[in-house]
Amino acid sequence: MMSEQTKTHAIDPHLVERREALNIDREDICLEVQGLDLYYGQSQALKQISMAIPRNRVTAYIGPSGCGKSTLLRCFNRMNDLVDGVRIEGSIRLDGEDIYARSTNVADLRRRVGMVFQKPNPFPKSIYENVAYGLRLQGINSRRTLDEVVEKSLRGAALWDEVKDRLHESAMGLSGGQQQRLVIARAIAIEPEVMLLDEPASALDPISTLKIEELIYELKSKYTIVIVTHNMQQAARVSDYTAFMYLGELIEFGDTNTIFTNPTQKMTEDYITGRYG
Ligand SMILES: Nc1ncnc2c1ncn2[C@@H]1O[C@H](COP(=O)(O)OP(=O)(O)OP(=O)(O)O)[C@@H](O)[C@H]1O
Repeated sequence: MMSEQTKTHAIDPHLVERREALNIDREDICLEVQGLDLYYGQSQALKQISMAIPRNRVTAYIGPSGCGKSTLLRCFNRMNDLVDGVRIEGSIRLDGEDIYARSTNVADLRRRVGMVFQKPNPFPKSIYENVAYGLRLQGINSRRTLDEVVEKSLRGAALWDEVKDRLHESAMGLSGGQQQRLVIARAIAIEPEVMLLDEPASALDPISTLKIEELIYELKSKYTIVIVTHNMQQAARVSDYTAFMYLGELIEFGDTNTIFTNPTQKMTEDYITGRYG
């Protein structure tokens, strides 16, 4: 996987450029990607990605289908480790620590970096047990602790008022939008630092989508949020920073306003003005 050479190489000048372009201090960087290449077998899906993701902000990835957005997102909690034939070179640091180092405990990493997928995936259990799940896995079974965390997490996911009287009913009876907020509550319950959202609203109706977008806005005070979206208006509405990818490369990264109103790359401009994609 990660060679000794890539672990120790000097800071990529592009990374410095990009970090400076964002005008953020080192301590405000949550995730730092450096010279990242990813191959599925012979096919290269990510090419020399370098960028710094700011803490407690929303960073969105946009770009045409197949450009590598989800692949990159899955690198942040090493979900790609589960795919056969994947090879990754380069580095990703979370709070300065290389997440691909041999010493990294992947279960711990996934507790620190939670993930929500496109399709809501509640467990076939009660609403309460869905939220309590991660804590029970950690051996926490105190009713009082669980009650507190379940309520706090459901409030944090803006779902409490809708479900407080049916906590012990099946989560499968919730609407799609409620299920997605439940999945977010399940992620919040284990207090991650980072939340990865892979097209979290694309399977939802407009009202549920709006609720998820409002929620993302509130969550960023506590978490670093990285979102993949096909929906450019959504990226413009919810994110502070936007990264545009094309054919496995990071074409442009900057504050969302600049990317959408005054991009430096013609490809970015063509994409956001709907000329391709
Ligand atoms: N498990 C896999 N095995 C082999 N190739 C894959 C795998 N997952 C993705 N790819 C390939 O990697 C490339 C990037 O795919 P990825 O899903 O990351 O793109 P994306 O930008 O998220 O696309 P979309 O917007 O359609 O979800 C594509 O060419 C895709 O076919």
